[in-house]
Amino acid sequence: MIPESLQKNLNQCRTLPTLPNIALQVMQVARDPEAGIGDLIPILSKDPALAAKVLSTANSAYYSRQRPCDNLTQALNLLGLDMTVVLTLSFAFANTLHQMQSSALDLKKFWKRSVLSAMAVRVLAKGHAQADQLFLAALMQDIGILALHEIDPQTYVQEVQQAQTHMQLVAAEMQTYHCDHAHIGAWLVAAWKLPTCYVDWIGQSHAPGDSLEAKYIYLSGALADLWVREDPLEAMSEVLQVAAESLDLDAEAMQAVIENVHQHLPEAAQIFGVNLEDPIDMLELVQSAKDLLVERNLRLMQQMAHYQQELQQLRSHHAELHQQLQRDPLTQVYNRGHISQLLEHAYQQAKATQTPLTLMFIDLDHFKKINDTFGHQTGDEVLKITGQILLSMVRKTDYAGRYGGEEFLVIMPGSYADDAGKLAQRLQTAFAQQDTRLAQIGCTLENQQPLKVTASIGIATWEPQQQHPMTSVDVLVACADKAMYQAKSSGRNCVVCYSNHLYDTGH
Ligand SMILES: Nc1nc2c(ncn2[C@@H]2O[C@H](COP(=O)(O)OP(=O)(O)OP(=O)(O)O)[C@@H](O)[C@H]2O)c(=O)[nH]1
Repeated sequence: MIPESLQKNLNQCRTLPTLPNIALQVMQVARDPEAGIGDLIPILSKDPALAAKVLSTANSAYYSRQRPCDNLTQALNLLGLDMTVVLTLSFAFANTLHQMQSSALDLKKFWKRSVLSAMAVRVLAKGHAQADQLFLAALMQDIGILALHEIDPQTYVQEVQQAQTHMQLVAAEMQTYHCDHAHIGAWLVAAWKLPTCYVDWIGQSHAPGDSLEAKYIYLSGALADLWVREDPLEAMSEVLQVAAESLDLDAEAMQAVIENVHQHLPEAAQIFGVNLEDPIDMLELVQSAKDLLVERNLRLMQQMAHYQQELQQLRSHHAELHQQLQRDPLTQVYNRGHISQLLEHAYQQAKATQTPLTLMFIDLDHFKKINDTFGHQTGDEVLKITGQILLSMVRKTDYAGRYGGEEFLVIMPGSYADDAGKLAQRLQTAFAQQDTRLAQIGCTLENQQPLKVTASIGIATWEPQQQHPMTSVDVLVACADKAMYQAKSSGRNCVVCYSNHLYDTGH
């Protein structure tokens, strides 16, 4: 997780924050399964300042009860072993911080965020079996900032100065060091030999994943930022968002958490020696942030609707383009590329399902003459009408396409030549009836007779157990083509089936 070169610097740095001796002794007691509260008393008694802090914590509103504790034994019994260890380490950690000096890092702000995070996690994780340990983890969650500052002060201070928010700082760290202060903090508490829960929670505090405890730590930091950041409204809307997304806590629940933290500010300030005044009216801030979120959601919904509309337009445009790619622009039937693909597919399907496949090859007669007599535009008009006739007459399961200039194909999956022959005759009738439409655009012969459009049609069928099987699509096309040529040489305007059975249309 931590790059090797950075790891080396950390190992060699002699000025990293350390835990004082007393904290190490307390940790030793905590690790001993036989040890009890009684073993802590002689250790704490050696440090009167620490003992006084533990006593005043036991007497604080957090632990308020009828009679105040007058001595350490009572206090420790009230707090319990875990919390006493946590408090001792917290105060030891505070001492470590107070002894550190930095002209560039705002240590007061750092400590304020730590204490507020710890206070916040205490409310958030109330009732959690490891609530005490979470308190200490929240307090120490940013310790990696101090470590990074120790090993690379100049660059790091620049990063800190440029970042407006905690997560911006994390992003800048990732860019510069390929890890963030949560990873460094986890490494440091592991070096202090603190239990692995601290290593895990602190390490994941910026990307909690599924860890509920890491989510508490992450949210506690965001909550602490309400008192630390210069844009509290923005910070509040981030808190509400993080709370909803990670812990499913709504604005009302967060309002209660903030109120609770707010209530305990004076005594936490006293115990941890830090100024914790409310910079602004926090409760009013929650309301404003809720309004802001509603407004944002509305804007987001509008944006979504807009994107949805754009997506719809893009989809239909795409479908249109797709159609255009498949269609012949003049006749609107499938173009050669696509009809060839469809034919290949239909041929494979026919073979796979052992069902017949019939192909019709249509070639308009004397088309050159139409062009020469009436001009290309009229020729185009005839092709257009031919396309319309094909599209209106072939079944939905059949496909019509333009194979060349005045050549068309109709693919008829599942049909035998007989069915195709009937369709071919109907098509010829329809082609011949083009004359009225052509007369409307002035296409009449010199003797004022209407121009008759006819076609020669060849039909070939692939079918299972054929005597001479058509072994490929190309063979099938060649057979239909051959039949069509036979129709041409038989005088045009007729249909020929490849099996040589001729459908005479009585031209
Ligand atoms: N107007 C127009 N003419 C085209 C188009 N594509 C091909 N042609 C013409 O179609 C004509 C086809 O002529 P031929 O191959 O000799 O066939 P035909 O005149 O129909 O004679 P038969 O097939 O023997 O009945 C040529 O003159 C081509 O220029 C097109 O898109 N529009």
